Amino acid sequence: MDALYREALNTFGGLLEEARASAEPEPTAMVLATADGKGRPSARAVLLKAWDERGFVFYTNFDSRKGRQLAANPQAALLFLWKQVRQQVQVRIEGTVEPVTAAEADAYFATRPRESQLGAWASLQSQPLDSRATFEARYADYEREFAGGEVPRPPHWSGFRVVPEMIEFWYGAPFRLHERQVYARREGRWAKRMLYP
Ligand SMILES: Cc1cc2nc3c(=O)[nH]c(=O)nc-3n(C[C@H](O)[C@H](O)[C@H](O)COP(=O)(O)O)c2cc1C
Ligand SMILES: Cc1ncc(COP(=O)(O)O)c(CN)c1O
Repeated sequence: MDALYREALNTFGGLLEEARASAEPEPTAMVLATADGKGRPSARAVLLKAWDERGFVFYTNFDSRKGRQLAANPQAALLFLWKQVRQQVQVRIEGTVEPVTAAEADAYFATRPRESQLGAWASLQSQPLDSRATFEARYADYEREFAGGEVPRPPHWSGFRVVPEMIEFWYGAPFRLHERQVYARREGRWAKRMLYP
């Protein structure tokens, strides 16, 4: 693996550990930005569930707004804002998106609490919902359907892996004299440079 990419991943891993050890309430929470086929952006929080040299993985409903956007336009940006680490740290990751394999999604789904597994069946994520009772009735239906057995992974629920082309580490400093270290891949090679804050 490219030495600079390895350095960026090591830096990310170190900062994530610092965030876990800090008072940060949701160290793995990240903002995911996507855009539709016309380039109109949208953003929402998701949780980082796996990461390694292949990229950064989150799980979701593929029929959701983000799922449809990523099907039409498989590019994404991720943002971690760790306010409790050092003097605030922001990590920005941009790249292309690919679905994880069915085997990887199955393995992760199997580790989820049963209630979350049933929720993945019950939620028609991002579709209009007329009442809370409708959602609760759907949940109860799936509880009955899968009673006494394992809950299989819904076909519309899986993971996306963001394959990074850019990783920026932003370190807060007094008087807005922050530090920005950017790693970017161009024509297969990683380069590192600083940006003015
Ligand atoms: C801290 C936090 C973590 C979240 N994690 C996830 C997640 O991992 N997957 C997911 O589908 N939605 C997650 N959500 C809900 C999303 O923010 C969002 O409401 C939902 O996925 C629908 O987004 P969409 O309509 O743009 O597809 C999370 C919300 C918060 C506040
Ligand atoms: C709809 C949805 N899916 C997935 C997640 C990921 O979190 P968890 O793995 O803890 O369920 C969240 C977190 N709030 C969520 O709201």
